Amino acid sequence: MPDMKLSDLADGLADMAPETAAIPVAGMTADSRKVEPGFLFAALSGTRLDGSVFVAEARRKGAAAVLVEGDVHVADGLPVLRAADARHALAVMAARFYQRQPGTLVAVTGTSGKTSIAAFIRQIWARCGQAAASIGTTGVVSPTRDEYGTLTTPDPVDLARLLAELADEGVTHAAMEASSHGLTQRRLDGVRLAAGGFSNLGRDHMDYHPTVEHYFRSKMRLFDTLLPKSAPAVIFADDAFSEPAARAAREAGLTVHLVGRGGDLLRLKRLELERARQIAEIEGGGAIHRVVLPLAGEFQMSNALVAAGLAIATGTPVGKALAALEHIQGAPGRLDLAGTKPGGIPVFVDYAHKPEALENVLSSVRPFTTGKVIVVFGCGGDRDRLKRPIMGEIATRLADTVIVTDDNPRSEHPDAIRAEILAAAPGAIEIGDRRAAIVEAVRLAVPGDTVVVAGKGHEVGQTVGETTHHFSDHEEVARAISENSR
Ligand SMILES: CC(=O)N[C@H]1[C@@H](OP(=O)(O)OP(=O)(O)OC[C@H]2O[C@@H](n3ccc(=O)[nH]c3=O)[C@H](O)[C@@H]2O)O[C@H](CO)[C@@H](O)[C@@H]1O[C@H](C)C(=O)N[C@@H](C)C(=O)N[C@H](CCC(=O)O)C(=O)O
Ligand SMILES: Nc1ncnc2c1ncn2[C@@H]1O[C@H](COP(=O)(O)OP(=O)(O)OP(=O)(O)O)[C@@H](O)[C@H]1O
Ligand SMILES: N[C@H](CCC[C@H](N)C(=O)O)C(=O)O
Ligand SMILES: [Mg+2]
Repeated sequence: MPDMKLSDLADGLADMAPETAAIPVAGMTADSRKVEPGFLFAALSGTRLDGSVFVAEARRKGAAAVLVEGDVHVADGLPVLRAADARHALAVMAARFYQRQPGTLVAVTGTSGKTSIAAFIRQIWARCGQAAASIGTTGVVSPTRDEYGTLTTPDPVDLARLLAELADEGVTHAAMEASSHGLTQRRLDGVRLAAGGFSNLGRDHMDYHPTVEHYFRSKMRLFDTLLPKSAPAVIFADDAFSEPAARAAREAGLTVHLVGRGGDLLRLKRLELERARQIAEIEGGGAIHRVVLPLAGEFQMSNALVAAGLAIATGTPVGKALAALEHIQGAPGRLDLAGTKPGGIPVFVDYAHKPEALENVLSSVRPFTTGKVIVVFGCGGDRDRLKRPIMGEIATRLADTVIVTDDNPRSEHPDAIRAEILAAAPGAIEIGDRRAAIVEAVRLAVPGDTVVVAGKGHEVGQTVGETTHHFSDHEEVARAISENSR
């Protein structure tokens, strides 16, 4: 990467002295631990720390300049760039620095369904012959990559670098998840988006957002700030927040397309649910299409419609997009059939770690369960505490047997997390050890029953305190089934 001057990168974003403008930059980061010689260090004020205390460290490591917000004082003699919105400036500068991005980029937001929708759009494009990628909670998938990720929406510098790498690898189409953290923290501000999608809004991240309104407005940054005027916004039509989302998109001058039972671009006319697939009649492009979606759960049809809508809105013919749905694979750990106990008893692994998702997954398995629905779940530590009793109540109402266990306790005491769930889950069984809880759920299940292990989905670690040890619900389900088959 040839060095670029600060004046090229920061034009219109930050104020600086003329001698600072001429400084060449070798890279940039908001983390002093990642500074290399010639880097721009962005000293950002975060949720836990103030980045300006790391300026001295950045300087020692050879930083060429520092980016700050407003009139933040910098004592360490490094050339300074001052931006009104430093996170926005960093994201746009990173995009200018790395330059290339796949030509057709879409982002999807909403409380639930983002990972599934991004994975589905990638698969639709790929089936239509495009070199396609998806970026999100489960990582990065492209024709040449399948990399596990950590954040749903990566840090803006990592994201800009990744998009350039994908473009260099020949990826022309990419779908990414826009989390509310990502949108609030401006992680996507440098991404050149062609279209945006919205799935639904429920309760999530109430430890981060002060109100539901703040959470919703953060999501709407995708529509009112990031997408160019008249770009398509594909909105799921049947959610309580569909109308406010459509209004926000229209007010932002976007072209709104609705999908779902109340859709206009794609209208779901009829749906027949089976255990492992669903058969839909969908009106779109002036015709009725019969589509067999090879996934369980009506919510997956909702996700499939948003995905197909985004593919159509960015140029895929309606018939081809809908035909591609017949070959879709679910994202890992989303109502994922992890095993079948002898007697035909399905055991699903699902990523429901928030109220609406749990409600949704438990309702989804009920139609094909003639016996009991058995659910194993917990709640993560250091996250919204108020969702715990809400999820306890939902599990008790919608499942017949509830086993409350540990998720990722992080810095909290796991007994205390379980107690907060159990307060609203009378009759639930408490088994802290997640492995033992899964074994017990599988042991209890008899033909006609369905087991759902919720909350960790694709995750392959369990974080207790500061330590993350290997733990996979898929592996534990397989082990429990084999133990129970002996
Ligand atoms: C709460 C949150 O979102 N935090 C993210 C945020 O950190 P922050 O700005 O608040 O950081 P901070 O710890 O207060 O530190 C302030 C600044 O000092 C810098 N610093 C810190 C230490 C040091 O030694 N040197 C240094 O320079 C930090 O890099 C930061 O710029 O910005 C960082 C860089 O982008 C992220 O890594 C970090 O994600 C943390 C690890 C995290 O867990 N985030 C989760 C909650 C998250 O973002 N989740 C969403 C949604 C998930 C979903 O629903 O799917 C996601 O998109 O993944
Ligand atoms: N459209 C939907 N409506 C309601 N619940 C859904 C929907 N799609 C998925 N879910 C539930 O939410 C869980 C997570 O789905 P997915 O990973 O696709 O969403 P996400 O928005 O990326 O979530 P996260 O923010 O946790 O990464 C699923 O396992 C399922 O329980
Ligand atoms: N991106 C989400 C994932 C939560 C997954 C769940 N297993 C938990 O640990 O709470 C978060 O970090 O809040
Ligand atoms: Mg996700």
